[in-house]
Amino acid sequence: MVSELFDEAEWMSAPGADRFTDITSHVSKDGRIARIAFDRPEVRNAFRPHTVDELYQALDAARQNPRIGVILLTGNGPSPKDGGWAFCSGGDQRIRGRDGYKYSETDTVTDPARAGRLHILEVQRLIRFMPKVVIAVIPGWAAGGGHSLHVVCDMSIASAEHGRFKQTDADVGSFDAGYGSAYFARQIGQKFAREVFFLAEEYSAQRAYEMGAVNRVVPHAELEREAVAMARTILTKSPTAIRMLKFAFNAVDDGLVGQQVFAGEATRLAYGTDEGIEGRDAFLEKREPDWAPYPWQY
Ligand SMILES: CC(C)(COP(=O)(O)OP(=O)(O)OC[C@H]1O[C@@H](n2cnc3c(N)ncnc32)[C@H](O)[C@@H]1OP(=O)(O)O)[C@@H](O)C(=O)NCCC(=O)NCCSC(=O)CCC(=O)c1ccccc1C(=O)O
Repeated sequence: MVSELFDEAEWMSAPGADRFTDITSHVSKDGRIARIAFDRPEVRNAFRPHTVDELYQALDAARQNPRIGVILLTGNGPSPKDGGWAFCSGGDQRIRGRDGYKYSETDTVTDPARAGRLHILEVQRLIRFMPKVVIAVIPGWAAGGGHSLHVVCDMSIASAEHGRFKQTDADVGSFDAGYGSAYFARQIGQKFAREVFFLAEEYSAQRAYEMGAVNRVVPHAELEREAVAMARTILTKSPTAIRMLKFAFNAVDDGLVGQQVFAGEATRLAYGTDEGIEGRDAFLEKREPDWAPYPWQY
């Protein structure tokens, strides 16, 4: 069993997913939606460097699959130890070293540059800059770096019964000073965001909804079905419109990188116009471009 909420009828294994140990990766049978899940329920889906490597690979494969428009990021469960549910509880504290997280307690790492890792931030950027919608599907705890991951996802849907949130970074001497905190404050406001980080108190899915931190709270048994329904609604929209909207929402908070990402997509659209093609053809044909058919629109 992948997870108690996993619907066998909906999903097939993603290409190459059988090599993963810390996550599962599936594609909907029509090939349009990806479901990527943390698969360490016995530690509330905490991630170690190996988990992050796999997560990056699975997300990047979904990014590069032209049929996929929406990615569901979730956590498998429940825990075989105590029945607890989790989306993700952040970095695995058992293998945290002075320079980051270690590949394994017994690893003799030969490349010191690879010894300590904080590359969950690379996953955050992949989610942020991917031209597709990523939905955090939260069946239980979202804590520490797991809380940050849901923050960076485009939308979040949480289990009414088991969805629980806690930003423990400051309890364990960590701080996501980027999207996890500063962007979170953009989402829910400075006072609430500071409360979540400074007090590090548990809060419910309903409270998260009231603060504007999650989009929907649904009965636990319905969680993945509702998430798939949201994905299917998004898939009825224009891929270009969704892509441009995502990057427009991002741009205001992402500085020149946000502008660059948006501008890249604008350039792609310009290349598709007759006017853009005239520029290319004129160069290749060693002649002056004829812009006459293209007015200075206002
Ligand atoms: C999540 C809890 C609140 C759940 O509490 P509860 O339901 O009572 O369950 P427990 O009994 O505590 O846990 C069950 C079992 O799981 C183990 N476990 C849980 N979380 C972790 C973890 N993160 N690492 C290792 N092990 C974990 C727990 O020990 C139990 O094991 P047993 O053997 O059965 O006893 C609660 O579990 C909790 O508070 N967990 C810790 C949350 C946490 O502090 N996470 C780390 C925050 S720091 C971080 O994530 C940094 C990540 C990062 O790389 C980063 C770095 C720099 C900038 C940004 C980031 C970023 O945030 O992304």
